[in-house]
Amino acid sequence: MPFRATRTCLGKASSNQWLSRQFRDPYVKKRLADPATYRSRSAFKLLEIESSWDNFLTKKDVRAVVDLGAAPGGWSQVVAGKLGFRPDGIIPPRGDSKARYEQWSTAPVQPSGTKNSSFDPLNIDDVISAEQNQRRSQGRGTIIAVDLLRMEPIHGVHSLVGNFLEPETSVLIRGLLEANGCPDGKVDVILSDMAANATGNEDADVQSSLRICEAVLEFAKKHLRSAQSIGRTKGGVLLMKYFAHPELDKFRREKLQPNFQLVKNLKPTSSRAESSETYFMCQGWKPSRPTPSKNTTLV
Ligand SMILES: C[S@@+](CC[C@H](N)C(=O)[O-])C[C@H]1O[C@@H](n2cnc3c(N)ncnc32)[C@H](O)[C@@H]1O
Repeated sequence: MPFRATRTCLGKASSNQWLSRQFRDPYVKKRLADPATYRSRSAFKLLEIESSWDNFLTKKDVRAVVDLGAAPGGWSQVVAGKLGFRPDGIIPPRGDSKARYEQWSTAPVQPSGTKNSSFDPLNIDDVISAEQNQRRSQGRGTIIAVDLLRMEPIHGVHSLVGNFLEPETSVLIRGLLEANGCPDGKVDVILSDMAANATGNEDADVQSSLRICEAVLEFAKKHLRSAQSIGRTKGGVLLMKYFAHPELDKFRREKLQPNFQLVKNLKPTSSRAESSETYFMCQGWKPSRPTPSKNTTLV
């Protein structure tokens, strides 16, 4: 549903300032002009980055994408569109309050006991098989969206509610990949727009950003398809948000650069100038080998 400011949610000077900034913002205007298109202003950042960086989502060989920190879903909508899923055909999630794992598609809900997916970790009965999903969808490939917050469904996107920093979430993502056409658990693109809530304490905020970036890189080590296996030097893409700080520059030099053909720091024009958010654009995954320790005997 499009956002509409009402008198009841306004009133304070700070709200007025926020609203005035919102209404001057060309990307907010763009989104409100066609609210059915994108759920968030962030969608324009991904569109801008994608078109400037080799159209990395549009390549024919892109078969699997993971979107971390996906809610409310603007980036996932962009990815679904690039992979050819139509924006229609959404069915609402079923009202099971215990569910942390949800998967939606245009398929009708299966009656209990007739499901044929092998992956149903929380025993929810609206899971459909990858084969059914593939047959009914208009798009190609597998898209997994992960967030602490529940997201309204998006056609073609499998949505997982969980804290990415908890190891069990990576296990659930792997299970979803395996059950949905990626038996090797590998993906072509990893997106991370995750950010912890700013505390105002720079040290704490930098440490949170670093922790997220390190966790995403660990995930990439296990799940990102290499440029060599894809057969393109720019294949195997990681796009990840971070908060500008020398600690994060060090992370880029020591952890990202050895593992990718190309690593750039990006500040899309659609990202607010006053925000310190920046993105690492990393292309061409070439996992570095760990350097042998002095005690290791080479044979
Ligand atoms: C800027 S928003 C993402 C906007 C999204 N890209 C879009 O286009 O709609 C950042 C998201 O990261 C999520 N997030 C932050 N830390 C997380 C974590 N540890 N695990 C999962 N999601 C997280 C937040 O809940 C929030 O929804």
